[in-house]
Amino acid sequence: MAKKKEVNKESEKKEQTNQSSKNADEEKTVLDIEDLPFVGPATAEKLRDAGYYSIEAIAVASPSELSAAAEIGESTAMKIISAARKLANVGGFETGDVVYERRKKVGKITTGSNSLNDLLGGGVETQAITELFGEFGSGKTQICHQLAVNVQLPREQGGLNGAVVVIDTEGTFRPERIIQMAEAKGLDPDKALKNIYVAQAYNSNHQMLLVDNAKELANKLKKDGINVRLLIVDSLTAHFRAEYVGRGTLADRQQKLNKHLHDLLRFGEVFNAAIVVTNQVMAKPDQFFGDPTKPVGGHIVAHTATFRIYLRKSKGELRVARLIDSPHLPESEAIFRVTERGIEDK
Ligand SMILES: Nc1ncnc2c1ncn2[C@@H]1O[C@H](COP(=O)(O)OP(=O)(O)OP(=O)(O)O)[C@@H](O)[C@H]1O
Repeated sequence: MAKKKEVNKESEKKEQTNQSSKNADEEKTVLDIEDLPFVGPATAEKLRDAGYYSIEAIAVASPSELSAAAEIGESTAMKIISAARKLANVGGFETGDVVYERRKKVGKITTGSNSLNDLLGGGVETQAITELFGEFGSGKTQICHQLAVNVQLPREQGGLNGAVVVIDTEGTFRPERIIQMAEAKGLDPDKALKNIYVAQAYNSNHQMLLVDNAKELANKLKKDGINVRLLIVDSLTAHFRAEYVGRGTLADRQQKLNKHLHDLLRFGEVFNAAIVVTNQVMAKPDQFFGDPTKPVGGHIVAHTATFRIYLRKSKGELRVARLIDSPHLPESEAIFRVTERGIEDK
């Protein structure tokens, strides 16, 4: 009798283990690069070292790039890439109606300033990258904080009822500032802080990895009915700029930055989230005409970002935002204020 009980217990335990591994499988909506054929732990490590953190990143790589990064033959690299393409469903075509359906879902987050919203065609868009670039103190981080609060507002107040992921590379995230801004908007500051998921990126590779982690987090939150509708990277370029010094490393830096931006854009499309990145300007002493400042990352960031806002300081609290090379909005300027309450109209 006692033995029978034991057997029953044993089979119960087995059942439980089966159940939990089943649950784990069900929960695994984000695949690791190890899930690809020919990618064992050693190859996976080399790929990650080279910045290939996700199946999507491998899917868009060229065989020669991947073969050099993982020290494998080009034919193996090709097999890995084609498996990644199947899993990631990239490189495939979508019919116009599918694109149209996705475009119809584009949401807009208010910046807090009507004139800045108008400049952006109504607010910061989801499924797009908005780049804020400008000099020190021009208001980039302040706008990021304000958007992290505003995205939580109901739609009728210019929000998307959403949660936020912040990738903070320079330790500039200030919960105290969120509290101030949330109170000014009539939000419960505790709840507002609980809706913001912040991670510090210690270097550029870690920063890239955090986009994958953000995907996992967003998938988990989605199951609890919480939608991440904004992802902030403040600053997009600081680590890349510090780590890749000198002309010889420029191509490598641009390649990684390109991959990073595409991962971000993909996040925006998958979760219908707005992507907001900041970029510091770099003085170019050899330039005598025009604006003597240029955003780091050059044309790579310029071509991937959908909206580029150049910010500059004006008198006191006033800031000027200029929309640069937008495909469908006129290049114009907006004036706003940074006050204790946050971003406001002049
Ligand atoms: N609590 C506050 N009340 C009023 N104004 C504030 C407050 N906090 C910050 N500011 C304004 O915002 C400015 C800082 O802007 P911000 O941190 O966004 O700069 P940034 O463009 O991100 O610069 P950096 O490149 O150094 O990160 C301050 O100089 C101040 O004018």
